[in-house]
Amino acid sequence: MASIAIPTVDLTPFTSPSSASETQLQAAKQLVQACHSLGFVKITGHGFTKEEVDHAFAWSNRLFDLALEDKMKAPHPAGPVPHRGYSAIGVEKIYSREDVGDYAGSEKKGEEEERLRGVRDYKESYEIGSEQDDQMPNIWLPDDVLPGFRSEMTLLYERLAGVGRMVLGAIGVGLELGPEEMDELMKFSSASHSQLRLLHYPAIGKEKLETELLSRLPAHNDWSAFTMLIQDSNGGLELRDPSSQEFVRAVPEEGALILNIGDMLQRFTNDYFISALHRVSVPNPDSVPSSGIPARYSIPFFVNPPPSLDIATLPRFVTAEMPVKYEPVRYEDYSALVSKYQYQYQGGKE
Ligand SMILES: O=C(O)CCC(=O)C(=O)O
Ligand SMILES: [Fe+2]
Repeated sequence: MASIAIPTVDLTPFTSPSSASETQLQAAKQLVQACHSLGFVKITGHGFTKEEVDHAFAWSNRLFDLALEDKMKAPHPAGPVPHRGYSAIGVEKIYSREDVGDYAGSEKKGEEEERLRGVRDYKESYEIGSEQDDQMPNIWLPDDVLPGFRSEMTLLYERLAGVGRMVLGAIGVGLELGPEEMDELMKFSSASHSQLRLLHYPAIGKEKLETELLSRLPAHNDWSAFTMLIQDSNGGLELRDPSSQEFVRAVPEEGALILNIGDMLQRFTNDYFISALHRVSVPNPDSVPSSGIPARYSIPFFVNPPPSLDIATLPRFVTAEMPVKYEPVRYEDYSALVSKYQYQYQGGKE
């Protein structure tokens, strides 16, 4: 599989106080260009330090190292809502909207699901929202199970929400929005409705790879405004290159956060920005050394609008050549519709 040079954009002009607006504009335009051509970009100069990355992964390790019965003291409820708490291995659906989309409503849909049912989800995750989100309150472990986890995750959420606002502002600068348009754009980053996700894809031995059908994360689009991903050095994330339609590797780069555009900014910009399809795949066993594949840890932060926001396309992106493609949609309606593709439903009901 090919690797693609995902552009790296240095946002230092937005994080160091003395930067001239000229240098800000230059960096912001590079950012916008990458969101336009690929929907994926690596950002550096974001201010989230290596120490902070290591600290976040250390907490993620502590969490996933707990015994299953302890992790199950903060269970993600069956079904996609609320999107909070711990999901054990095997809980998420292994097919995505992309897999069944073409067959929705037809008999083929059943067949396709049946085929995919032989595949087993092989990851665990923990979802965290804002402590200020009354609609979707957090589900925490009892404090004695992992003392400090709640306060550390709350700090991490707030820290990444701040980075997200800075990045969104930079996108607005790069698009050269006027003040009112900038206000509209900034609504896409709600301090209390974004989401932090800790992910652990366990190591897989070669024999297991040869004998079982396992899935890490099926191809999907994020339904955020955009997502910022902290990933370890083991790799595994792939995105579909919009020009070749081939999946290509997003090779990890130390210090860089991966930013990918979600459906909300794609709609806002009338497809000027691309919500890129991405996945974490399991390699063909023949290409894997006898030691198998190592564990992967990643931490996506989904920058989301508030649930009540009507997501409408900004008029500047609608022209005679590019008529409006999307009807306005309330964010909570959209996310409810797409998130149902994510979880297995208990008791066979759907
Ligand atoms: O683990 C990764 O690298 C990707 C995570 C992701 O795409 C998601 O959680 O939406
Ligand atoms: Fe994603």
